[in-house]
Amino acid sequence: MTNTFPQALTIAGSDSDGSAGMQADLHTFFARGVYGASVITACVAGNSYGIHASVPMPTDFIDQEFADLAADYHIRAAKTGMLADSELINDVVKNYQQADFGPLVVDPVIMTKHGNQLLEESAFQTLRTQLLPLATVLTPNFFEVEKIAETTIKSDDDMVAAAHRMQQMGAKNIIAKGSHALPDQTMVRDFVLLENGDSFWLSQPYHATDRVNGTGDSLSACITAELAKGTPMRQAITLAKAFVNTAIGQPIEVGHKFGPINHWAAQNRDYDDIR
Ligand SMILES: Nc1ncnc2c1ncn2[C@@H]1O[C@H](COP(=O)(O)OP(=O)(O)OP(=O)(O)O)[C@@H](O)[C@H]1O
Ligand SMILES: Cc1ncc(COP(=O)(O)O)c(N)n1
Repeated sequence: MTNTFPQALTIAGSDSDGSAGMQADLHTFFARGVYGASVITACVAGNSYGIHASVPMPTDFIDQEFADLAADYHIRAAKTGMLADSELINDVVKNYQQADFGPLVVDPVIMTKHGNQLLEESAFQTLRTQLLPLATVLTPNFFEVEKIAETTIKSDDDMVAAAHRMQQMGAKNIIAKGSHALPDQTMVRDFVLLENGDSFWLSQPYHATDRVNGTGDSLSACITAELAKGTPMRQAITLAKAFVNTAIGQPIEVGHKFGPINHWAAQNRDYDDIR
């Protein structure tokens, strides 16, 4: 009875304050009852005030991380986060294609919500042409939807059109995340387009808090964890949105400024109401 416990993989950058990146992914995997493995792509130094330094990992080291996991663990779903530059994206694409790590959730991390660039501008086309077509699920935030679909989002119809455009580029299921910086906002809404053409809007209450570091990481990690357990796609996505909302809604006092969300708040909750 080896290797039967659900195992998920995050391919991402380490964020030293633990609020985002690989650390947020691993908090989420743990909270959803899934074992978490990690391929570290870059190291970021920062705290709740911002990011202050960043170093990419050598690709031969990344190759070794993939090889060691493939030789031993049974990874049932994987996600990508920060990939820093074109060389790293190409290396991760090569390794993922050689491995058998199940569905891939791509969080196209380009810039943090506080304006720190985590992907070199020159790497954007590589992300779009090499990584995006491998995405079982693509989870762009509002800014990334506009950038990837090369459009300006001013209405729900614009968002729907952008999601279809990203599906035409090769991503199978899309969660196009709506804005949460609108005046007098009461709800947050994301548009979901599934592989079979079904689509729907996911809505949850807006929480007025600065403690939202790692929300996108945690959303994509929660989907990955659920897919690793065999949860159907629509349910995995709906549950992940509820998970993140619970974690934002009950903040913990960590750091002075833009703090982390509370992964414990949603730990192992069944969310039977949304199934
Ligand atoms: N203040 C908030 N209240 C409620 N939900 C929120 C809030 N902020 C973000 N969310 C939700 O969190 C999820 C992640 O979206 P977000 O746009 O923050 O991703 P992101 O920018 O990729 O995140 P990050 O880069 O910080 O990890 C979305 O479903 C979004 O609606
Ligand atoms: C290594 C890493 N990956 C992703 C993020 C997302 O950042 P934010 O939550 O601030 O948008 C981050 N801060 N660090």
